[in-house]
Amino acid sequence: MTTANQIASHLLRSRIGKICVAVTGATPDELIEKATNVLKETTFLEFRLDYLPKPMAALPLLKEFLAENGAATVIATCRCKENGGRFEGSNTGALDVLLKAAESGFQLVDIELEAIEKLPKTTMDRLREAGAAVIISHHDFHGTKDLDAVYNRIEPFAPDFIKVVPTAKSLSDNLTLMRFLERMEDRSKSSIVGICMGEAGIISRVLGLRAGSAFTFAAANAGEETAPGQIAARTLIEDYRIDQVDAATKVYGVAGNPIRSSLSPLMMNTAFRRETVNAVYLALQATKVDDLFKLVREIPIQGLSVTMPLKEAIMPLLERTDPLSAKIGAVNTVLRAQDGKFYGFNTDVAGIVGPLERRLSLKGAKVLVLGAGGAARAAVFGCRDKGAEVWILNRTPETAQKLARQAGAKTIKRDAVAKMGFDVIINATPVGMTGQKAAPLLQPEDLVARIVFDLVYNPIETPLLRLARQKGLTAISGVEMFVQQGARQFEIWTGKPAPEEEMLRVVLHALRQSAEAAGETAAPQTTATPEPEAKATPKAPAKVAEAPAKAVASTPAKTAVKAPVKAPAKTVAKPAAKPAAKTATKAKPKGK
Ligand SMILES: O=C1C[C@@](O)(C(=O)O)C[C@@H](O)[C@@H]1O
Repeated sequence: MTTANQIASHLLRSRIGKICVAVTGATPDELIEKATNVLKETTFLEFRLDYLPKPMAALPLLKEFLAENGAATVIATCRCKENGGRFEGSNTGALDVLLKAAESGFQLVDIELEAIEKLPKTTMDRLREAGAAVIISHHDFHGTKDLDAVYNRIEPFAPDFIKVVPTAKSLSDNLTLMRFLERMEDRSKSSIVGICMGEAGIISRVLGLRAGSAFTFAAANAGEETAPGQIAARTLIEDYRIDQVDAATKVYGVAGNPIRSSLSPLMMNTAFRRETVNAVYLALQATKVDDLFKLVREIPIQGLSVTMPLKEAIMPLLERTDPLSAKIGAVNTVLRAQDGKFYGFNTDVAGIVGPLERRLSLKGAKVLVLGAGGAARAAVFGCRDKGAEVWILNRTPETAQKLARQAGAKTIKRDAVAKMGFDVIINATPVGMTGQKAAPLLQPEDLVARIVFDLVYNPIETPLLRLARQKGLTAISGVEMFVQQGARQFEIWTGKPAPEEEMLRVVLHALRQSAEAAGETAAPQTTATPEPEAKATPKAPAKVAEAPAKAVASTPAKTAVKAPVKAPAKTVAKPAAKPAAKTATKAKPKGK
């Protein structure tokens, strides 16, 4: 590299940000329009020229755009089909586009290793002479293999940036990538960029920077991803607070499969931000607990929300669990205590029992639980634990009978429901969930109860809740359970009261937005789900479903719940109370 090149490269490195937003368009105008929007928030972009049908023809227009937007730093990428891109032409054709792009003012060009290996030896010099810094990339769409071998193939070209992008098939693949980044950070003359594609690779998109990646990639908007697992720029910045993730940042996550659509990262990152806890919460796509625990031990991860299909399978890996979780046979919360041991809790129970106890005393109450799966188990054991009489109605009676025996509950047939009458009916089946076609277990005339609690939270107002409201019953949305179980997790991990109002607000907003995007009508504001009132005191329990006036009036206003899960005598009492308080991080996010 010449001295002039070195200076240029140095200047460039000081110009680029931590997040490069990949922008696509089916026409040059669309590309420019999207880029103009992105530029309002960040100045480092990648133009995926290979998404344009005629990239060469678009360059005069893009040159004008670059001249008009001097603050922008833009990578030109024109990846051939054979290398995972969309450019229909040859490697030579793609190179011609990149050369022209460099002459048109793009500060960086991205060329695939497979392409440059096939092109003439003069290619690097030609690109540099055209005025651009060079990124040599390697993408593996199938897995994470020998990254050092990839590095060794790229290094002799001495590019400005070496970019290694494998696919995470497991969570452990992220470790392979991050260890590689850490090793190379000091050793390499080129700057290194590393990301794992795929749903399981999300963690690398946030923690890769901390491991030494020069920057990371993000999508301009949700739905405009240029690679599997890519996260929208705004989400990376606002929810994950990627600019503030440093060595002291504690890592938490939600583990399970599927995990992409979980609202937990949004809700929990919001809580961490609100309470200025230096922590980040990630989606961990995992189907095997061994894979999950390898990551948890090595990152290390301080706490987990556990979801399907891992709630039961995770139990043998935990040092201790509280007795209720043990009875239920499932945990949804893991705390890594200061001694490095893992403790399990089930805050699903608190998420069900808490909202109910705000509206009635469960002692002696008659509760009907629909379903006999994981959520039903939490409902049945939770209500029994509070002294309720519980009946179970399930499509498969055998499962209901088994659960009834274990929990000291009874089973009931559909035709006996209306005659019996209940204080509470809890739906713990997926019926009513967006995309679910199964028929309801109860008919409208069976809804003889004071309170109906639907554990389904998407949509916010399920057909069951609508019916309950029409009948003048108190309706509780699953959103309340979702927020409450998360709030209790937050408290277990940090020892601080959870910002429930804020958590509820972002979850409702996200649900309404996705309902709108799907073209559904959002839940009616007046009767169903008022925004949590801004005037409500922060300590008041967060309300989702407005109960009829009478019921609300008789609801005792409680302050934020302090003791999230009942501490079992000899087991969790110590670790839960102590580490939870101790793990409350004092570190403030950078820049505050
Ligand atoms: O190489 C990369 C990284 C990427 O594949 C990603 O995984 O975000 C997205 C591509 O647009 C970019 O060229």
